[in-house]
Amino acid sequence: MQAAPRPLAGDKSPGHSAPLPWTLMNSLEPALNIVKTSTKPVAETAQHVFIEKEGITAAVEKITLEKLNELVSPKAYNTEIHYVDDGPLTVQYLLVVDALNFCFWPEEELEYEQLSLGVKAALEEDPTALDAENLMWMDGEGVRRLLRWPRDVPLQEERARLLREVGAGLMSHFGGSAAAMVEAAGGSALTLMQLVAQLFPGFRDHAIYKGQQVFLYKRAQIFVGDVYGAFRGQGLGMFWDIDQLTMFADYRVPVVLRTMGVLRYSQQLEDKIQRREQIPAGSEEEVEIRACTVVAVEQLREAIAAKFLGTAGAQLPHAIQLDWWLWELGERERKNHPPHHRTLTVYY
Ligand SMILES: Nc1nc2c(c(CN[C@H]3C=C[C@H](O)[C@@H]3O)cn2[C@@H]2O[C@H](COP(=O)(O)O)[C@@H](O)[C@H]2O)c(=O)[nH]1
Repeated sequence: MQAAPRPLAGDKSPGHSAPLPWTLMNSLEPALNIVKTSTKPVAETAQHVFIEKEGITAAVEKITLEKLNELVSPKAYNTEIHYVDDGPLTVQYLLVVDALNFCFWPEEELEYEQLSLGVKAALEEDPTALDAENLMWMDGEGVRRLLRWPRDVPLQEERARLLREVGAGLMSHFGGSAAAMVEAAGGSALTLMQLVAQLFPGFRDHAIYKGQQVFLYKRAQIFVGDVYGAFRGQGLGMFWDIDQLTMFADYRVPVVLRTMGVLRYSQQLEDKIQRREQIPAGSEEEVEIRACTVVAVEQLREAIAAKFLGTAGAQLPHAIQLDWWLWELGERERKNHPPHHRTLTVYY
C-alpha cells in the first residue's frame, strides 16, 4: 500500500508552517488504527453484548453481487440531505454538521435530517454563516436557529460550546478553513481522523473500559467518511487509506445488527433498554455495545470478502459503506425496530 506522501521538511502547504507530526506518525504507521485495535479486546471479553457468528453468516448469505455493487456506488452517500458544492464550503459545512451530529433521541421528532437540512439552509441563506469567526461566537439560541427547531434542542449549550471550539481551533491552526485542515492530512483518512480528534476535544470520543483506553472516534471518523462521500472519493475526498476507517459507533446501527441476529444483548441489558432506562456514558454496557458494533461490522466485511473472493466484478465495500447501508436501513425501519439504547452524550 502506497504510504501517504510525507511532507518535505519546511513544507509550506497552506495554513500551517511546519510538517505535522501526526502526518508522519500515520504515514509511518498506517496500521496504527487505534479504533480497530482498541475495540477488539472489548468484543473478546464482553459480558453484556455478544457477536453471533450465525448472524454474520445469515446476513452475508443475503448479500447478492447486485447488492454489493449498490453498496460501493458513489450514490451510496446521501447527497439529498446535505450541502454539496464540490468546494471548500462543503468541508466547512460537514465539520459543523459533524460537530453537532449526536444525541437527537431526547426530542422524539428530532432526527439527523433536521440537522443536515437546517445547516444547509443557513448556509444557502448566508454563505458566511459557518465562517470560523462566526462559529467562535455561537450560543445556544444560535444552535436552535441553525436547526430551525421550535424549542431548545437537547444539550443545546453543549452544542454551542462545541461549535465555538471548532471555530477557535480552525482560526488558530488553519486560517479558519476546514478545507485547509483536510489538505494538511496529506490524503490520509487516519491522519485526518487523528487531526480532528487532536484539534477539537469534543471529537475525542474514547472511554476507559476495565482500565484500558478504548477509542470509538465516531464523529471524527464520520467527518472523514462524509468528506469522502460528498466528494465521491475525488479531490478533497481522496484518501488512500479510506478502508482503514471503521463503521461509526452511533445508537442506530446496533439496533439493526440486533434485528439481523448479528448482535445479542444480555437479558438484563435488553430489559433496561426496553424500559428506556438510560445507559450511562462510559459504562461497561455502553462501551460493549459500541465496541461490539464496530467489531461486528469488521467481521461482516471479512465474511463478505470471503464469500466474493474471486467473483468477477465484485468490489469489497469499505466499512463506512457498510455503515451507510445499515444506518439508512435503521432510519427507514426505526418505527418497527426495538428501541435503541439511550446514552446522554456529546459523542454520538
Ligand atoms: N453509523 C452512522 N450513524 C449516523 C450516520 C448519520 C448520518 N449519515 C448519513 C449522511 C450521509 C450518509 O449517506 C448517511 O446517510 C447520522 N448518524 C448518527 O445516527 C444517530 C441519529 O439517528 P436519528 O436519531 O435516527 O436521526 C446519531 O447518533 C447520529 O450521529 C451514519 O451515516 N452512520
